[in-house]
Order: sequence, then structure tokens, then C-alpha cells
Amino acid sequence: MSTVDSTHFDLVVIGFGRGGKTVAAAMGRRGRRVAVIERSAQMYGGTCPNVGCVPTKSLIHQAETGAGHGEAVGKTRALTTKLRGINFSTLDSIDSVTVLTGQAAFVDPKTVEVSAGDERLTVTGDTIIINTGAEPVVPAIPGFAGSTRVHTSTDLIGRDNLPRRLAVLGGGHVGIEFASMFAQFGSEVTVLDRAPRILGREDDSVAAAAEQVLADTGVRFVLGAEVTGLSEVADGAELAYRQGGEDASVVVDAVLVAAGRKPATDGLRLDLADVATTAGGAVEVDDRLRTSQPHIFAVGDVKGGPQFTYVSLDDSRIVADQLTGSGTRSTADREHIPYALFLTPPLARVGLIEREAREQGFAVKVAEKAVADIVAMPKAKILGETRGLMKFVIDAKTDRILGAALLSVDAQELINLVTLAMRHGITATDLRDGIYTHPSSTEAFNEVLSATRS
Ligand SMILES: Cc1cc2nc3c(=O)[nH]c(=O)nc-3n(C[C@H](O)[C@H](O)[C@H](O)COP(=O)(O)OP(=O)(O)OC[C@H]3O[C@@H](n4cnc5c(N)ncnc54)[C@H](O)[C@@H]3O)c2cc1C
Ligand SMILES: NC(=O)c1ccc[n+]([C@@H]2O[C@H](COP(=O)([O-])OP(=O)(O)OC[C@H]3O[C@@H](n4cnc5c(N)ncnc54)[C@H](O)[C@@H]3O)[C@@H](O)[C@H]2O)c1
Repeated sequence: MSTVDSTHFDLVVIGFGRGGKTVAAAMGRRGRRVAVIERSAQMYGGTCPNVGCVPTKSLIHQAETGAGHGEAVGKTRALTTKLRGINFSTLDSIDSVTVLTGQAAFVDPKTVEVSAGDERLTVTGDTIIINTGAEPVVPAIPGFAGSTRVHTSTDLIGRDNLPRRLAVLGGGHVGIEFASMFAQFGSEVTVLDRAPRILGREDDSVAAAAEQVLADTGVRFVLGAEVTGLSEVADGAELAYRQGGEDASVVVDAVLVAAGRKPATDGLRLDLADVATTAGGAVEVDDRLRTSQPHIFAVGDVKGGPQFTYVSLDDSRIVADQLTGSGTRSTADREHIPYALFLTPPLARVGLIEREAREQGFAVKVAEKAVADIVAMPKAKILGETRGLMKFVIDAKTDRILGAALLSVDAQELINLVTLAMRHGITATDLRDGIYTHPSSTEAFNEVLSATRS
């Protein structure tokens, strides 16, 4: 860290996440003085390349292609190390950008203290961006605190030993990806969720299909269950739960807590900056991502809402537009955010599910087909992965696509085409009659969209 006591910057970014680093680089390249504060040298680049999207998808790819767990962890570590270096040097190579490694805390609305060990540095900024991300929620369950068997996704990614028996607490995005991955590496996986089914945001039939895919891989589900405690027993740890009024338990070697992620604001002293937060603890922002202090913005997971890397990236476009553009971009013009969940095969989704569309009063048409039954998509058969289904929800009056769920090979790519169609009013008939390459997964649309029901 620099020995300068006090330094003034045009822009101070707190947290090296996707949105903040993008604005930092853009402003730095314009010659503005920028400081990016990151609390850990292991986190240059933020959650996604270090402990989020990239390592999980690397491990999943390794698991799918038959690599052993140890080999997969080694390859993944090499990849994240490389990406961390690229992220650091991308900012560090810009003359007017300074990366400060230390914990940031507001002193007042324009001043931030950076601390690393005994060292303290105070910086001031005309504009400040809060980009501190989110961190796992660990429920206060007896036996969890201090147990070496309880992990979050962050430490389980880097663990060298494959747990023989793994309990996953939470059947959401993190839980399902890890369950799928560890089952493929050979762990006995049990997913527990207090909800009556996994993937609470999805259509019943889609969630059931995803559950079946995982069950076929050996994952066991304990749903509608309240986990009540963890205790050491002779051959592992006993995770106790209550389900349907009955007490039961499962003995495991490790527990992954995947019960949601909350905005990371602890120790940031938002109170000293007079930055308001929501009831859920997120930094409150308007549709231009300004906080209650007009010179302080918040981007990414810390502001609440959907937690995806590409949302943080789009946040950076809104902030950059405020700082150097026309100031017209806002979250209000952000339509249809797709997402993909990387079980095997992946599940990708955009827009409304069938129930939501009907509740909102649309005259709904549904096009749905099991991947195994799609004759026009030999790609799935070539790859030997014919599990899953494709489902489109269509407005019968306008023929516009209201939503889609694709549990299929290549779904993470296909969903971007569907999203583009939705954004630009390309109809279901247009998508059905597209000329697509062969053999590809996209050509499934020729067939799936031909058979609709009301
Ligand atoms: C296991 C897992 C898998 C995921 N997979 C995907 C995926 O496949 N696709 C996808 O789009 N999203 C995925 N996500 C979500 C995605 O990683 C996040 O939405 C995204 O990284 C959020 O970025 P951000 O810009 O909010 O900040 P982050 O990237 O979270 O960066 C915040 C940074 O701020 C630092 N920081 C925090 N507090 C302070 C402080 N006080 N002082 C200094 N520094 C601080 C942190 O160390 C961190 O580096 C996944 C998340 C997890 C956990
Ligand atoms: N592929 C991707 O894009 C990807 C992958 C991983 C994570 N993410 C992001 O990270 C976010 C966080 O993921 P997550 O899986 O931690 O959260 P989540 O909100 O997706 O799922 C949490 C699950 O835990 C359950 N739960 C909560 N408390 C519980 C308790 N005490 N006992 C039993 N079950 C409990 C909930 O019912 C829910 O099903 C996601 O919402 C997503 O935005 C994205």
C-alpha cells in the first residue's frame, strides 16, 4: 500500500466486482484518477472469476467429462489464478488507476478508510461506487457455528478432499449446481430444503424434470424439511431435520450451506456516509443506481435484486452513462433477464412461467416437448444427452413469447436467442420458422414451437 496518508480521486470504487471494475477501467482510460479498493488479494476480479461462476462451471465441466475431483480442483485453481492475474493487470496497467488492497469503510460521505493489518489509508472521492457483492447466509442452526464440516460454496470449491457423503442445505441455484457436480464426482448427495420442492422460482413441471435429472444422477431429496441441528457421531456428523411432523436425520461427512446470499455491507459503515439501506439490508438505489447520496452509486449484488454477473455488468453501463454519457440508461429499460443453472444438462430460463402468465391475465398458449422426443434435434442424440424438456409460454393474442424454460444441452446459449426475440418483438412463429444450422440445438425450435396447446 502507498505511504501517502490522504489521496483524492475522481472515482473511488469499493469492491473489485464486475460492475465496479468495468466503470473503473472506462474512467481510467479517460484519464480520470480512480481507486479500486479490494479487501482480499485472492479476490481481484470479484466473486465470479474467483469463487463463483467460473470455478463452479470449470468443476462442472470437469465432472461432466469424467475427470477425478482432485484433478478438477487443480485445473480450476490454475484457471482462477490466471484470471485473477489478468483482472489485476487490466486495471493496474492503466496509469491513472490504483488498486488498493484492504478493507474499506466510510468515514463520511466523501471519505473512505482502507485498512490492511496495522496500515491505514484515507482516500476521498468525488464519485464513489459501492460494489461489495453478497455473501452466504448461514442459518443459526445448533451445531453449525464452529463446525469444520459446515462449508459455504466459497470454501467447498477449493477443498481438495471429496466428501463421501454431502448434505446440501438449500435447493436453489448454488445448491443444485453443487449437488449435480458432487454427485457426478461420486459423492452421495442429499439436498434438503424447507420448501416443498426445489427451484422455487420455476414452473412445477420444469422443477420436477430437473429433480428427476438429479435423482437419476443419484441425488436424494428431503423437501419440506426444517433442519434442526448438527452433531458429531461415530462415523461422521448427524444432520437432524423435521419433515411432515416427524424427526429424522442423515449422517454425512460435510454440509454445504446454500441458503441464499445477502448484500455484503458489514463493516462498511454506511451509516457514516448517510447511505440508506432497504429492510433486507441492500443498499437502496434509484433507477439510475444512485443511492440516497447522489454522488454515491451501488452496483451488483449489494443493491439487491437478481444476483448475476451480467446484471452487475449492465449496472456498470447505467453508471457509466451517468458519468460520461447522456444519463438516459436506467434499470427501467432493462427487460427480460435470462439465467442458466448449470446442472447436467443445464436449465435456462427467461420471462414468465406458465402460472404467472395465466395469473397476469394473458391468453396463454404453451409449446412443450421432451428433448428425447424432438426429432429435428439430432444434436442431443449425437451428444448422448437427451434428458430434459423445452417449454415456451406464448401470448395467444400477439404471438409474442412471454417466457421459456429450456432444460437441455446448450440451453445456456439458446436462451440468449429467445431473450433477444422477446426484447425485439420477434414472434413465436418467426422463431419457429427460422433457418437454423444443422445439426444444432437451435433447430429444435422448428419443431417445439409447431405444437402448441392452450
Ligand atoms: C457459487 C456461485 C456460482 C455463481 N454462478 C454464477 C453464474 O454461473 N453466472 C452468473 O451470472 N452469476 C453467478 N453467480 C453470481 C455472481 O457471482 C454474482 O452475482 C456476481 O459475482 C456479483 O458481482 P458484484 O459486481 O456484485 O460483486 P462481487 O464480484 O461479489 O465483488 C465484490 C468484491 O467486493 C469485495 N469487498 C466486499 N466488501 C468489501 C469491503 N468492505 N472493502 C473492500 N472490498 C470489499 C469482495 O471481496 C469482492 O471481491 C454465482 C455465485 C456463486 C456464489
Ligand atoms: N448459474 C447461476 O447463474 C448462478 C449459480 C449460483 C448462484 N447464483 C446466484 O446466487 C444466488 C444465491 O444462490 P443460493 O442458491 O444461495 O440462493 P437461492 O435463493 O437460489 O436458494 C436458496 C434455497 O435455500 C432454501 N433455504 C433457505 N433457508 C433454508 C433453511 N434454513 N433450510 C432449508 N432450506 C433453506 C430456500 O428455500 C431456497 O430454495 C442465486 O439467487 C443466484 O442469483 C447464480
